Amino acid sequence: MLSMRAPQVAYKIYTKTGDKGVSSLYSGERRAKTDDIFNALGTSDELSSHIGVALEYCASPDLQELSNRLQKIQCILQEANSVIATPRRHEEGVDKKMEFSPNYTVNLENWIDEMENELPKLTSFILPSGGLASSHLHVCRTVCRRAERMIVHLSSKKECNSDVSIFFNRLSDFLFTAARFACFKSGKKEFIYKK
Ligand SMILES: Nc1ncnc2c1ncn2[C@@H]1O[C@H](COP(=O)(O)OP(=O)(O)OP(=O)(O)O)[C@@H](O)[C@H]1O
Repeated sequence: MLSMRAPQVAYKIYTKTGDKGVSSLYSGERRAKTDDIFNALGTSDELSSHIGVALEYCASPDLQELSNRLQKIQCILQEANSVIATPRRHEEGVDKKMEFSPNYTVNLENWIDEMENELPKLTSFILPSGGLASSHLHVCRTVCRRAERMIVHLSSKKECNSDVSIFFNRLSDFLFTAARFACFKSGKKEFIYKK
């Protein structure tokens, strides 16, 4: 039993129920682990894990607020996962907490604007670079975009709330800006594209 459900009682991590390549959605429905929903869930989980690594590189006092925001994003990803694991057509009978607030996206936009106010204007293409914190935030950005592609696919099949795909779209912009911010605050240099 991994991150999807908080344990209520003592439990074993290996229930063995997934050994045949099938697992449970939040709605209780069982599907093959190759299903698009598990691909999206696994990618969102991978993103949160990369954010965990990035956090280790963001330990300086100048990056404290960014760290707090990244931790909040890890919690929001848990909520997004619950929504992804509840395909829309199975929502009847599932409690209201499956809704995903568009305010999470508005918060990201405010955080992006705040960081951009402190950053030098972008005049060329930058390459993933700028120190460990920055480079790893670029890794987070690219994994986020992969998750977004999978969630957009679910939305196009009406299996996922579009507020979730919009959040992932904005999250990649946040992570791009956060990477530049971490580089700037760490006194590092971002490499720019040269022909
Ligand atoms: N390979 C996977 N990739 C993405 N999501 C998964 C994967 N396997 C399971 N999940 C999701 O994560 C939840 C928790 O994972 P868990 O490992 O407990 O599932 P399982 O493989 O079905 O069970 P067990 O490991 O006990 O046999 C599952 O209920 C399912 O929603």
